Formats: sequence, structure tokens, C-alpha cells
Amino acid sequence: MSDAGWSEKLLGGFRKTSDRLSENLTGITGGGKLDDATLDEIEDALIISDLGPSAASRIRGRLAEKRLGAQITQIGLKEAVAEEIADILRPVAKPLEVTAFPRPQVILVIGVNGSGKTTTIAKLAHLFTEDDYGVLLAAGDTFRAAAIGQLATWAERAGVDLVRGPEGGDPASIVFDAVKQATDTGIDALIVDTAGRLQNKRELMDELQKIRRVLGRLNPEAPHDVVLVLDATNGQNALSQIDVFKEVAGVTGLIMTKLDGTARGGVLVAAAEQYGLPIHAIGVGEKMEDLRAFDPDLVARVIAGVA
Ligand SMILES: Nc1nc2c(ncn2[C@@H]2O[C@H](COP(=O)(O)OP(=O)(O)OP(=O)(O)O)[C@@H](O)[C@H]2O)c(=O)[nH]1
Repeated sequence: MSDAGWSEKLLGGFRKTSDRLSENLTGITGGGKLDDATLDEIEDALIISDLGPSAASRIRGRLAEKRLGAQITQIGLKEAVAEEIADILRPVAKPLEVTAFPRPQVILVIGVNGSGKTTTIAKLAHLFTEDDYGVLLAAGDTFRAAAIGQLATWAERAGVDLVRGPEGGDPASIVFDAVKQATDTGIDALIVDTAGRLQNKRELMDELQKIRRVLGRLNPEAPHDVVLVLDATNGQNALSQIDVFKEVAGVTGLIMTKLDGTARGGVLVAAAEQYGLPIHAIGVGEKMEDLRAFDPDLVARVIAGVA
């Protein structure tokens, strides 16, 4: 997809989020002057638009610092909010890069079932193969046969190989085989699917730790990335998943999916502000091309409704 095509897709995808924040900010100009009461209203508008109390309070503080008492128009306010959102997103917008030496770079992908994990793995594989990297997938979610089947279908679509085992098989042994295959065949990036059993923290933690031990024996640097996939439609619940997965899995970065078709995209800003974890990419659709690293300035303008 061209950059222009992607911008269009972003605009379309974020439309509901954008409309929501825009609507919530509309009418707030305090008679043209940015006073305390107006700032309170802005802060409330940001909170109810899912940006979270922390980002809302930071944005309020910055606006107060720079513009308290100044004349402000409706569009000027949205522009100012976009600039503050961009400030929050810039430090965390970091594409997932293949830099591991020796290869392969091992990327564990975690997240609850239904978050878009499988689709995201395929989309990442697609992004990497477009950059001419050799990619291998590992079906480490052996808990459900359907998960293995789905990943196999996506692997085929993305044109990459998949290492898989039987339903109920040992994920660590699949990962072991996958690393060996990746090393033998000169693969650059090995992307590992994992089970999303958040309900049973102990089991999940044990399983991930076993995968880590096996990986560590083959390459002390692995896994290089532990990427948590979050579904934006879950709003603030997506944020509590970060807390839990940070504790059980040592998350190194986030990918937020389903930013299309939800009014809750402000949660991207809340995640950036509250956790400061790198946000590698965003998903705005169900197709293979619908995931990309993002331009924080563009996304901020889209969210604030001035793009
Ligand atoms: N609209 C939209 N849908 C998405 C996006 N990413 C994934 N989906 C859809 O979300 C649903 C769940 O995606 P999966 O990739 O199967 O999610 P999973 O986390 O692997 O879930 P399980 O297969 O249940 O383990 C599918 O219908 C996907 O097409 C996205 O960015 N936007």
C-alpha cells in the first residue's frame, strides 16, 4: 500500500475515534478565552474520549502552561490538543526492527484470545517479507487446534513456513525446533505465537518461562522481543492487560489492533502515556496490509480531528 493509501486508511480507520474526540471538544472555547473552567472541560472531554486521566491531566497542564488566558478558536484548540498528543506518542512510536545478531531475531507474540494476535503475526510476517527478510512462524499456542489451523492458513497467505506440533503439544519443544530450523535455514525473524490464557496466570507464566528457558539455551539474547497485542475496542480493559502481561511475560513492546471501527482509539494515547512502552505498530483492518508502524504526528492529528 502506498503512503497516501495508508493515510487514507488511517483516516478512515480512526474516523469514529476522531469524531468522538472532536465532538467532545466542540463547543469548548470558553467564549474564546482559555481559562480554568475551559481547561477543566477539555480535560473531561479527553477522559471520556478514552485518553485516560493521566494523559488528560498532562495535556491540560501543558495547555495551561502555554496558553492560559490566550484567545483560542475551535480549530486552534484541536490543533493544540493534536500537538500535545503527538508529544505523548513520539517517544513510543518505534517500529519493530530486525537487528539481532546472530540471527534469528526471536519475537514472542502474546495477548488474550481474540485480540487479533494471529492476524497480527501474519501482518508482521508480511511487513518483514516485504523488506526481504526471511521469516518463520512457530505455532506455540497448542492449547486449541483451531489456533494452529488459523496460523497455518495465515502463514500460507503470507508465503512463509510454519513450525507446528499437535494440539496439546509442548510449546517449548515447538519453539526449540523452530529456532533450530530458523538457524539452519538462515531465517532473519522467527515469530512465535503463544497461548492467550490470561484466566490462568500461573499456567501461562510457567509456559512462557519454559519457552524462555529453552530459547535462552539456544541463544542467551532470545527472545529479543515480547510483543503484546491489544484490542483497542476493549478501551481501558486493554490497559489492565498491559499490567498483567508485564507481570507474567516481561513485555517489551505493544501492538494495538482494531483501531478501525472503534471510537475508543484514544486508548492508544493512554497506553503511551501510562506505560511508555514502545508501540511498534497499529492495526486498522483485517487484511494483511492493514498493520504498520505509525507516524505519531499524523496519528495525533487524526485522533484530534484536524487531519
Ligand atoms: N477490524 C479489525 N479486525 C481485526 C484486526 N486485527 C484482527 N482483527 C479481527 O479480529 C478477529 C480475531 O483475530 P485473531 O487474529 O484470530 O485473534 P487471536 O487473538 O489470534 O484470537 P484467537 O484466534 O481466538 O486466538 C478476527 O476476525 C480478525 O479478522 C484489525 O486491526 N481490525
